[in-house]
Amino acid sequence: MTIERAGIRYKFIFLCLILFAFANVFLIQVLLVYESRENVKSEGFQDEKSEPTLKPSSTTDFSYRRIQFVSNGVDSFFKQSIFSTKHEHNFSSLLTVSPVADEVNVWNLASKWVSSSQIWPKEAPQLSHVVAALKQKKIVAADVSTKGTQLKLALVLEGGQQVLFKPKWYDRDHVITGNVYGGKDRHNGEVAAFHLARLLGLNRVPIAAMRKINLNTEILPVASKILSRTFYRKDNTTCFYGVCTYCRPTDGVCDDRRSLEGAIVLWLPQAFQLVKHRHPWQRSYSSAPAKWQMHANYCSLVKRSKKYQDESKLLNLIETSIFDFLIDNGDRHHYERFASGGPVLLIDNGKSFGNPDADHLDILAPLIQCCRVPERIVSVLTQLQNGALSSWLVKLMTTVENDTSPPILNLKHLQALDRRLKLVLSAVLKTRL
Ligand SMILES: Nc1ncnc2c1ncn2[C@@H]1O[C@H](COP(=O)(O)OP(=O)(O)OP(=O)(O)O)[C@@H](O)[C@H]1O
Ligand SMILES: [Mn+2]
Repeated sequence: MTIERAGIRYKFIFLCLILFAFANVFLIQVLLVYESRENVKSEGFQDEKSEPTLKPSSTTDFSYRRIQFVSNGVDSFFKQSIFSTKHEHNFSSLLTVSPVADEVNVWNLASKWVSSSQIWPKEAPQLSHVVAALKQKKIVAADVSTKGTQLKLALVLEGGQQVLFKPKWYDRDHVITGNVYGGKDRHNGEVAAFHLARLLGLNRVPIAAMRKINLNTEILPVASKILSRTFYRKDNTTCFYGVCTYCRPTDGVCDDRRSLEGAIVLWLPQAFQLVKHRHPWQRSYSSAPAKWQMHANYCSLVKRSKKYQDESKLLNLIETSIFDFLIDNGDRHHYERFASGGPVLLIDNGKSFGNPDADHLDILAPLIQCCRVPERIVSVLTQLQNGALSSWLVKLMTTVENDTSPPILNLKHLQALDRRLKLVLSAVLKTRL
């Protein structure tokens, strides 16, 4: 009797355990489905129309095989008429430097360049004067920056110009492994991205320059209380950790006992208010895949939303994905446009040039999944093949950044740019077959 009762009890416990396990699996499934639905909902681009059926297929495969990259084949194909360019791009005109009269205020000059469709004009022979001012003008005020999550300073330069200072975290040869959005900002990436944008005619990147700042003589005397409170000394160096989401007393940036290098980014005129939009190809920032990583016809879902009915907006994101793939920026979770309208602005290129050995092909997802590409960028890229991209970029950078040592990008990153250009053209080719 006792043995029989004990048997029943064990059976009951066993049954309960099985039921409990099933309930858990069910609950996890429900949560996963709910989470993936929430991811899409919160992207803020879907409207009332019912979702098309989403089928997984090869356009969620972002491997080299998917791109079908055949280096020699691509070279010859792009010489054929299908890609012959109607316009010859005159990159050497970007090297022209014309003088600025003494009475001209460079800050006013740069501010007048801004319109709802651009941050600077494609031909800007006076650009190097603005860059020089960013590099040299006296710092008259320094504060923490309340924008974004990464450590940066809000500075005011002589003449009342507001700028951001994104400090150096890594030496040039440091390689960021792991997640494409991992690590801290790469200040040199911010500046290199600006010059790459000049080369590609994407005049929607804030003007950025490299600058070495003496924290003790240039920042502390003009620093706000809230900023100076975050300064400390470590091994005879001066450090600070600022105020921001990821700013911690245990995690600051330090000078090299003389100065701290960083990127100075020119602030856009107050009259041009920014509107932030969630990027439809935003990463999930968790182990769960984002919807665009799971569904082949994700692009059709985006196209059906009111926001992207105007195809130029989608083409803008596709062009942005090419730019981001070249610089290895997998962190464009949001994008901004001027409230007055205009194209996608390429603000925040700090998470770039992290790993020269990696090609994160999924950054090209908008191009691969939508199979569309603006002709202008293809014609520019076609003319920058066979090493021309990196050599023009170096010329552009050194014309205005002649005193930057070490160079803004090391050889491996320059080679990565040329390699990734071929991959972009291969992906473009794929959209035309
Ligand atoms: N040059 C600029 N002119 C005007 N506003 C700017 C400029 N640079 C950045 N901003 C504003 O500040 C915000 C934060 O800047 P940024 O994205 O560079 O910082 P972040 O800390 O890297 O942000 P996140 O953590 O979101 O990636 C931008 O979204 C934009 O609204
Ligand atoms: Mn950022």
